[in-house]
Amino acid sequence: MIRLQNLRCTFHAGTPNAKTVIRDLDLTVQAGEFVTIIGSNGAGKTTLFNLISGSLMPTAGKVYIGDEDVTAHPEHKRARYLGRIFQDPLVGTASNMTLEDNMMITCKKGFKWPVISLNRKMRAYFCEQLIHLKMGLESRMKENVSSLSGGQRQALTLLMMVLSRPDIALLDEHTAALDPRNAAIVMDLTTRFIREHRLTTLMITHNMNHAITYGSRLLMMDAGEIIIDVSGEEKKKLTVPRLLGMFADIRRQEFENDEVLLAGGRKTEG
Ligand SMILES: Nc1ncnc2c1ncn2[C@@H]1O[C@H](COP(=O)(O)OP(=O)(O)OP(=O)(O)O)[C@@H](O)[C@H]1O
Repeated sequence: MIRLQNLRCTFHAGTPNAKTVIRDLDLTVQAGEFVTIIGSNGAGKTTLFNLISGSLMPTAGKVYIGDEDVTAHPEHKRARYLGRIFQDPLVGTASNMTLEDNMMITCKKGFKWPVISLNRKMRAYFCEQLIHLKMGLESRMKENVSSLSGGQRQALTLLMMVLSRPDIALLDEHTAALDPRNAAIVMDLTTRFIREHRLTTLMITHNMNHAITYGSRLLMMDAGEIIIDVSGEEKKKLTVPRLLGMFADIRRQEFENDEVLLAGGRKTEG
């Protein structure tokens, strides 16, 4: 479970350039939930992930993982529970190392595996795991990762993430740099891994269809706030036009409320 309480992030706080990008945000994500997150550029989605992963400290508020308050925990300490995948397929793996060495390193993360060296048994296990990717990578375990395509690399990154046995997966537009065919393959793998490993998942995407199709809950962020939070039957009925309509309604209402407020002052005077 992830719980964010009154979370705020202001860059350059206390200076004339102060910019609040996360605004007193409250969010609880239950264990095993798969949440998709959409929102315009600059809405605060990646900043939210940075606050959860600990690569950024909040200006105010708390971050809980399970029942533990991890707000003050540095990123490496939270990495024990978290797996994060970025848009760039080059980020999640070490280019100049072999597939098997990359996989071995990830198994050592958090010391959750009993083995410390790459032995025959581990090679056989990695081979078996790679076969499941259905990309022929099992015959390339001694090649450097730099020889893989973007889609193959992102699939390997996903596999490595689950090998590190996280409770939580943070997926930051992890298919955005792939062509449609590879994006579909990686999304298939993603949903399979989430299901098989019961991962609590947050997935940022700019693909509205993906946000609607995948996951059990959808959040829309705007200007550092969660403005739409839909799950269950309501999410199943969502369509892109309906979602866009909801966004327009919310922002129009707020705009009208502001106008009413401002006009209200003038009216009472008049
Ligand atoms: N280190 C920083 N210093 C100052 N401003 C920052 C910093 N990091 C992010 N921002 C600003 O915070 C806002 C939110 O950025 P963020 O990357 O979280 O948005 P996003 O929703 O992920 O956008 P996108 O969809 O474009 O990736 C943006 O206006 C960005 O310029």
